[in-house]
Amino acid sequence: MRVIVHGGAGGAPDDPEPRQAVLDEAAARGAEGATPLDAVESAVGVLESDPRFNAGVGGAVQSDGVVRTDAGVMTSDREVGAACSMPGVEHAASVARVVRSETPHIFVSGEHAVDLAAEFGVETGVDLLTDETRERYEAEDPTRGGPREHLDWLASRFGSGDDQAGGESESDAPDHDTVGAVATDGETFAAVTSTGGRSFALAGRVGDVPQVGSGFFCTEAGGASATGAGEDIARVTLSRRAVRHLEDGVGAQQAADRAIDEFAEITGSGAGVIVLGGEEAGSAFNTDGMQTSVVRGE
Ligand SMILES: NC(=O)C[C@H](N)C(=O)O
Repeated sequence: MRVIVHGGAGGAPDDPEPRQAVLDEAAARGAEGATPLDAVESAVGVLESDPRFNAGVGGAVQSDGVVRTDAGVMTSDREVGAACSMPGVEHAASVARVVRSETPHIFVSGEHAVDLAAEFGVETGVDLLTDETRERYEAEDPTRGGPREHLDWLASRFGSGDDQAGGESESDAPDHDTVGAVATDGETFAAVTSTGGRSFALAGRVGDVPQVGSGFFCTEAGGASATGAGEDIARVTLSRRAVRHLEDGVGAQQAADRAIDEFAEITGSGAGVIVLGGEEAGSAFNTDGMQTSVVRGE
């Protein structure tokens, strides 16, 4: 199994070494998977459980103080599953897999996705807030009002300008650290992305991550997982773009580079993407950092 994982595009992390160790562990765990789908689910599962990353525990807090998780998964037979807006669900990627494998649908949201998770044995009711995310939210003097008050409150807080979105923000809450993985056994591929979204987004906001073609995409040519300013990633369907380059016959590194160049040119925003093709793995980002790990197994 060959596996590439990422730990999100954004500002350069304060603690790159321990983060890299977790990414390496995730890629190694993925490489033990029996299928590419098992590989990406278990690789991302390691990262969802680590509070350093913005997925599962430690995910970004929305304007009402709740962490809601999103994920999407796709295999090279074009089977897709996605789940979003799930409070208390650490392993969003596993719920996306349930949607893909156990339902006739491709996308399930909110309380119904949480119910589906519980029905299929994915743990729910997990406290996804860490002391750090709780304190950071409380320090922002959160509003208790309705959507209009929330919009006023988040106007100066959503989107950390130095991280990725290019906007001015008074907040230094990280928007990065979304996680993703792509794997192949040499014949088929799977791609997955999992996130808590972006800090201080409007309650109920869903970004690119669970949207097929934006946060993730996979065909027989290979797969991609994206990270960064989700609104902008969705505008250009970044993962679909990267896989299109693979389909056109370019290598994975060039496919990643081209997709990020196009993304930057169109949006002026920040993102990263990992790509796995038939021959190689590639990654590109236009933010200050994006950590990856690659295992080239049998
Ligand atoms: N850090 C990220 O990658 C955030 C994610 N793309 C989102 O917008 O939800």
